[in-house]
Amino acid sequence: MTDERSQSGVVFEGVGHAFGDRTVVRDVSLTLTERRIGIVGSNGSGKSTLARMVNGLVIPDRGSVWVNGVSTRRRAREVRKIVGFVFTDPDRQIIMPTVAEDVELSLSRTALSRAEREHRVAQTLERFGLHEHADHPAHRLSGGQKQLLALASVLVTDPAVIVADEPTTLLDLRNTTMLRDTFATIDKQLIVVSHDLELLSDFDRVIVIDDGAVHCDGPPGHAIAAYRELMS
Ligand SMILES: Nc1ncnc2c1ncn2[C@@H]1O[C@H](COP(=O)(O)OP(=O)(O)OP(=O)(O)O)[C@@H](O)[C@H]1O
Repeated sequence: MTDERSQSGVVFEGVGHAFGDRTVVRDVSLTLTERRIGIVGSNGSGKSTLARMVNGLVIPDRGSVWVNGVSTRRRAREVRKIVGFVFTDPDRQIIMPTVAEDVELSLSRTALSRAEREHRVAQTLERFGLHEHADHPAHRLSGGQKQLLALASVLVTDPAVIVADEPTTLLDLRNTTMLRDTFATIDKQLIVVSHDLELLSDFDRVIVIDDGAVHCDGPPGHAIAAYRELMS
C-alpha cells in the first residue's frame, strides 16, 4: 500500500476502532468530497472518535483514513497542517493569556511578516465579534466567546479542511446564526459533528452514525428524518 492517493477530500476505508474491549467504530467506509458535511447520532455512538480520526488524533485499529491523499497513519504531522480541529471544550484549545495572542499563536509557525500576522488576527477577531476583547484575558471570556475564539484560532490558519466537534453548544442564537453564516460562506471543506439539526439543515450531506456504523448517509432532509426515526 502506498501512502499517497490522488483522491481529494477525506476517505475512510474499512475503518474500525475499539477502546479496550469496547468497539466504537465498525467498518466505516466513506468518501467525503462535499463542502459541508454534518455528522449526527446519539450520545456515545462514535461521532467524535470518527471526527478525531480526520486529523490523526485517533489512529484506527483497522482500515485507513486519508485526507487529500495523505494517510493519517503514516503522515500525521502533515495531516494536521491540512486539517484544523475545533474541540467541543474551548478550554482545551486556549493557551495564551490574551485573546489576540491566542489567535496569533496559531500563526507563529507561518512565514508571514509580523504586520501581516497582526492584520490577519485583527480581521479574524472582527469577523467573530471578538475585536473589543483583543487585549482581554482569554480565560475570562464567556463560554460562548471562548468557543468563538477556539474557532477563530483555527480559521486564521486557513486550513483546507475544518473539523468542528459540536461547535455551537455554548453559543446564543445570534452567534449560532453568525457561525451558520460563516459556515455557509467559507471556502473550506467542513466536517461538523452536531446535535443542532437546524445548523446542519442546509449542509450538502449528513451522515447518521449509530453504534459506530453509518446508519444513513444523504441529503440533510433525508438523513435528519432517518435520525429522528432512529431516536423515536
Ligand atoms: N479515549 C477514550 N478512551 C476510552 N473510551 C473512549 C475514548 N474516547 C471515546 N471513548 C468511548 O467511545 C464511545 C464513543 O465516544 P464518542 O465520543 O466518539 O461518541 P459521540 O458520538 O461523539 O458522543 P456524544 O454525542 O455524547 O459526544 C463512548 O462510549 C466513549 O466513552
